[in-house]
Amino acid sequence: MNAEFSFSTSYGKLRIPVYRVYASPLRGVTPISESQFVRRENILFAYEVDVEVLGENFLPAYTHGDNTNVVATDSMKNFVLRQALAFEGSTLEEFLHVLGQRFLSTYAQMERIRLSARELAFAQVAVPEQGVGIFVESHLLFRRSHSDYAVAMLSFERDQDGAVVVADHRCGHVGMELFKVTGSSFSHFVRDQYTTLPERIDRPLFVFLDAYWKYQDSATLLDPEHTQYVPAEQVCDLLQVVFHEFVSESIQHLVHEMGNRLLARFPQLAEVSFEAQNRTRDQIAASTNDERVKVYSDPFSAYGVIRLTISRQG
Ligand SMILES: O=c1[nH]c(=O)c2[nH]c(=O)[nH]c2[nH]1
Repeated sequence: MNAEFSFSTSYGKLRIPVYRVYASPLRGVTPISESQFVRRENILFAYEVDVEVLGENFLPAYTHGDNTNVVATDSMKNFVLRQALAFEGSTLEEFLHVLGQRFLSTYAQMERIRLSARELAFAQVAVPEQGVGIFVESHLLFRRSHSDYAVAMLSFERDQDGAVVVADHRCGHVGMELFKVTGSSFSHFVRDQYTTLPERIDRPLFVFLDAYWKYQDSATLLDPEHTQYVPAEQVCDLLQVVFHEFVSESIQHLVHEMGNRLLARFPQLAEVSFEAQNRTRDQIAASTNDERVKVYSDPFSAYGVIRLTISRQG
């Protein structure tokens, strides 16, 4: 090997689609006042999983074409799908935990592994209950939704005794697109020769929002009782309630309030973070009869981005 260079490698399989039907329902979560969510049926448990294997043991494959230690990424895909059939848990993070534990205990040459996944979101279709005239959620038919979805990442390594441990984790919900028609402002910002943006005491605030959270202890995240599990549905509902209630001075102000409310509601979380895109539309016309009635259209295609991470001290 060339002594002048150091190497860092990873390899794996991305976007392994997993459609498991009749997984265990998620029960036992603690209700919160901002959300109606209390359980997830998991009749269709659908996710797309990324496997990334890290460590030095695969270097000979790069430097000498020596594949003796290489687990084919095709085998990784099969491994994930087989584990999906055997999976007895009910959350995405539990699924990634089982996968991480099993990968590292099956393949000694894997030093570390990072597993990420995205929800393939499906909603239960509303169908009329026979003869009653009220609608209920179908337990058979699901409609694919291409809007916001849950994500998770868990990484694993071995401790001194060789036991597989969770090294890092991050949960999230991404792709929310929220439009608040009134009750947001952006004013008193720097005005100089580059400023064309008018002061807005009331603007129609349209944000694309990604939210992420970490637990103080990954054991809480993975506790099979789920009493301290933070479902992405509750996080979304809470964020929506904050957006609905809070009259913000900016997106910075809004995400700060969202972060504070999340950390207050869920003491089991250590950190929350946001990426918000400003997609506010330009006002084109306003009614002279009713001051609430206005027309907006697309703005200049560039958009502002606001990021925030809030961590508990100590
Ligand atoms: O909420 C906002 N924050 C900004 O920093 C900003 N900058 C801008 O042009 N519009 C907005 N809106």
